[in-house]
Amino acid sequence: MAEIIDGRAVARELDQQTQEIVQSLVAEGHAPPGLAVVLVGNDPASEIYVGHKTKACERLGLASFEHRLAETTSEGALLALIGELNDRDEVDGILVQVPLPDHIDEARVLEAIDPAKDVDGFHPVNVGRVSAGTGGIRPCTPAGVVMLIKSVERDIAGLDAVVIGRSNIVGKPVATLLLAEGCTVTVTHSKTRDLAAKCARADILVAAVGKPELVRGDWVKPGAIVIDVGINRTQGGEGKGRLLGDVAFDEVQHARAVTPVPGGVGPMTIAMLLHNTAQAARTFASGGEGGMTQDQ
Ligand SMILES: Nc1nc2c(c(=O)[nH]1)N[C@@H](CN(C=O)c1ccc(C(=O)N[C@@H](CCC(=O)O)C(=O)O)cc1)CN2
Repeated sequence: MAEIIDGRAVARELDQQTQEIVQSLVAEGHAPPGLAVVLVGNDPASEIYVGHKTKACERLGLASFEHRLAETTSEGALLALIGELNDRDEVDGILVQVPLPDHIDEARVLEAIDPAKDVDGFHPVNVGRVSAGTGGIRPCTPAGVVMLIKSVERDIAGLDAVVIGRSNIVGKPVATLLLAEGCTVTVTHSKTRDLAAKCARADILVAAVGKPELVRGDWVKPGAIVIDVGINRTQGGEGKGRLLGDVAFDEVQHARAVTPVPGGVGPMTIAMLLHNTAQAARTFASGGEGGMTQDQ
């Protein structure tokens, strides 16, 4: 049987480190780290995630500033709010929940965030620094993926990693971070030929494609580490939908370790967000330009 990687437990360990940073800042006389969370519109899943982020701030002693804006909010009004948050000293981290409504240019909005407060790690400055290996704030889900892999195998240098999916939020940055760990990385996508055969060569397989149970048992090499980033909601009768990952979990029990859905990668996303915010506050407090080093 494959080891089930308990994302909630690893997230709790990271929360402890975050709490230590928060407590040391407060003991030194600084304000608690502050996270501004911006939600535009009424996407039900986004509303739930934003609520979880605010509650997690309360739990770990961070200050949170929630901004829930109407679906019809103009891009200009959103950019003006980000400008204000960039200027507020009590805000160490800014997060704009995605996806944004179609009339708003997501790239323009994310680029308006001060890179030092970009605790999502989406700003091109952070993407560039992380890619160049010169610091930068690492994006939350990809950093969580790497932490889960390393909870199973500390040194992954030299291993063959295959990433399914090339999104800016998950696939590409996961590949960047695994490359930085010394893995030999293959990024696959909708045009990839013979996907199953490529996956079957992987020591580390990360599925981030959003297709329920795409990855079957014979796509997974015995002894591989399998990380499932997919969160796919099935329609059940009487509102009884359930969550499925991108991996057919029951078929991959010959893997060394596998993440469940739910309870795998998801909890790491929020834990890493708060950690990035505490780190940004620590850097601001030390007179730096904010959150530019990561050390987990
Ligand atoms: N600005 C951002 N927007 C979005 C991000 C992000 O990192 N930054 N990621 C996702 C949504 N997301 C956080 O925002 C997120 C997704 C899933 C989970 C999670 O804990 N999932 C649970 C299942 C919960 C459920 O029932 O839906 C799990 O996998 O165990 C946390 C955060 C897109 N937008």
